[in-house]
Amino acid sequence: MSLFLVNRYLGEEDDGSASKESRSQALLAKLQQKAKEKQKQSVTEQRQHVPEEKSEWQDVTKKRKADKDHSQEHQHQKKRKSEQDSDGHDEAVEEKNKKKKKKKKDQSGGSVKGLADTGETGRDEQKDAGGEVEKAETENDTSKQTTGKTSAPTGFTVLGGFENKPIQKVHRVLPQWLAQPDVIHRDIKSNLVPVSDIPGLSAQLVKKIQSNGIQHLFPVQAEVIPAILESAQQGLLIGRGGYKPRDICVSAPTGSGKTLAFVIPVIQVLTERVVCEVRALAVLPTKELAQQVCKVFTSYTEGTSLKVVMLAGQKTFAAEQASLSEHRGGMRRSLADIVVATPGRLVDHINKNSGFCLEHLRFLIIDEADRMIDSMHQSWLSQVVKAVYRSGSGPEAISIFRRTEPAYVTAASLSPPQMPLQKLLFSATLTQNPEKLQQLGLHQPRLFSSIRSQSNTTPAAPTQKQDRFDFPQGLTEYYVPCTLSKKPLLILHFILRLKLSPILCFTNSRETAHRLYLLVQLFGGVQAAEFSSRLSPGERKKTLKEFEQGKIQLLISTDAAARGIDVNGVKCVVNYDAPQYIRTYIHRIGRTARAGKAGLAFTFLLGVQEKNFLQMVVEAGSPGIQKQIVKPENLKGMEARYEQTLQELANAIKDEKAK
Ligand SMILES: Nc1ncnc2c1ncn2[C@@H]1O[C@H](COP(=O)(O)OP(=O)(O)OP(=O)(O)O)[C@@H](O)[C@H]1O
Repeated sequence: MSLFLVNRYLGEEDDGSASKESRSQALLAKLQQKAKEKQKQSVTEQRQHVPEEKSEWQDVTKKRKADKDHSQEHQHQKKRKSEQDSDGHDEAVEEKNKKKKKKKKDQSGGSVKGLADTGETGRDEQKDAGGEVEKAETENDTSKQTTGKTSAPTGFTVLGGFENKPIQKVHRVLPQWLAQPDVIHRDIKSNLVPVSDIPGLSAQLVKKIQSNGIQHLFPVQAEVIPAILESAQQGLLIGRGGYKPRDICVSAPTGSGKTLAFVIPVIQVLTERVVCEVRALAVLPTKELAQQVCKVFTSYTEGTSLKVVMLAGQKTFAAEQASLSEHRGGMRRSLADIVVATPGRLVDHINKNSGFCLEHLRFLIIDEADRMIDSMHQSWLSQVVKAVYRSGSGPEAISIFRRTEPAYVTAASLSPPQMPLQKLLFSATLTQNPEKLQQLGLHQPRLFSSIRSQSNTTPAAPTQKQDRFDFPQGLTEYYVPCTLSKKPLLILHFILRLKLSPILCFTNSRETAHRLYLLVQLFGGVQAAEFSSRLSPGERKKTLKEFEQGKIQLLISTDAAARGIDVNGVKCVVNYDAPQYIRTYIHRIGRTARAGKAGLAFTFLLGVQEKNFLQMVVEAGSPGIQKQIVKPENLKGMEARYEQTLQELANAIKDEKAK
């Protein structure tokens, strides 16, 4: 029953269902409207063409229908009344109903009589004269029944009518910080900023950056580095003006240099520390990414006293424990300033390693933030926050190091000031869904984004069903229409004929990746490797290194390598299987065209996939995906060998299974 209808924005994932509901409502209304129109039309036609006798019958039938409606309503009222009686409802309403009932009774009395007079003959006549009318009536009745079902009273007094209004689409109204971000230039090449021009950057770090071969910073770095440095202007212990600094969210395309945007300022702030404690924690979704970020931190802390430790299960738990802290003379001593971790291993250390202390944490970096929000069910964030504010509960918590979980700001809560914990979020596909972002408990967040959102008062475009993202400038997207059986031939054609290697090729499952790998191996002439959870972490690391060194022409991977992996020199990405989600697509194709370079992305599409996939890509804000047709005659030369290879593949798979 729709006594109270609260239209609520359900986020992009739920959007579909909400619009589905309103669509079906709209469809129903449309059908009813159509039926009414048909009814009217045929009545008019009958008036014009049917002899007077028939017209009379029509009138009688119309009357009969009206009478039927009245008597239905009458029964309905009666039922409602008895329900009200038993429920002991408001007397005033009851009185009103009685009056209504009386009035209707008067009307229906006459009608019932009229109905009895019409007889069967009339009904037959009506059928002949206006089949259309009957049909329209039936449609109308059916829809009425359906409506009745959804809004049938269940013992409540229904105020107001039953008009079947379509549910209004609820437009997204973003909070100010999401709607009006600090804009980052999209074009990397024409917006480079000399390293020495970055405000607040120490001379020592400028030198370090330059010695690492970087003379200019990318737009995201030029915007975000000064912002983070500014928030720590007063040192580690308090924010600007004694207040907690604002959390920072960054949404910038793949390969735009987000890693250095947090590595550089965090290192600069931490170099001021006196005692070694864990003050920065970077959390990443996979081992490979943790390894990659750890490598960047290590290279920029070289020559300083800062220590970086990785907790990603690469080493044994005991080895990781030993690298985090040591006990001397009954005192715990931290051996890490910066920890780079995956959520699972991090939680293990919080719970099982008494030497792992997060009470001095100043920066919590959440890279691939949208993915990390999705893994929030692991409750890693709440465990980190609990570990950070652990010291605030003890009686000794009276110094500036005192930390209590942020709550209402009162004079008492601000005195003495406490060391802030600042969250730094990074992603190429950061969600704009405030409900999702809320899970992170952000403090007065500030967003840096290369996407200019619509104003917070203007509703999103009616066609916008999902978040829009920014695509790398140097990227050219293609889709290749194909059939399932031609896909392996196409990939061989890309390498052997079009010489597009090195190619990073994505499949939707590790089984497909393995089969394709075996097939390419059996076909011969291509240096191929696979990258999936079939391989051990050590093997995966080795494979990536060889791919980067150019020893592998075709790397066939699952989505294990889709996010964040930075492999230099990938010219071309091929979606052997079309990705199901736009975020997956953006991260996959973002393995090429990095750091302002050019790159190609091809997606093999089956006929049935084309429409939906192209719509998804266009709605996400793609600058344009072009059709690339590979003519069958171009594949002809390879077909015989391919057929033979397929047979060999069947045997190879049998052998594998037997083993
Ligand atoms: N200022 C710079 N000058 C030259 N190269 C840079 C600069 N900043 C970053 N790079 C290089 O650009 C590449 C991409 O950087 P990075 O991995 O940080 O991108 P990202 O934005 O994190 O991408 P993703 O969203 O895919 O994780 C890296 O190889 C990095 O070394």
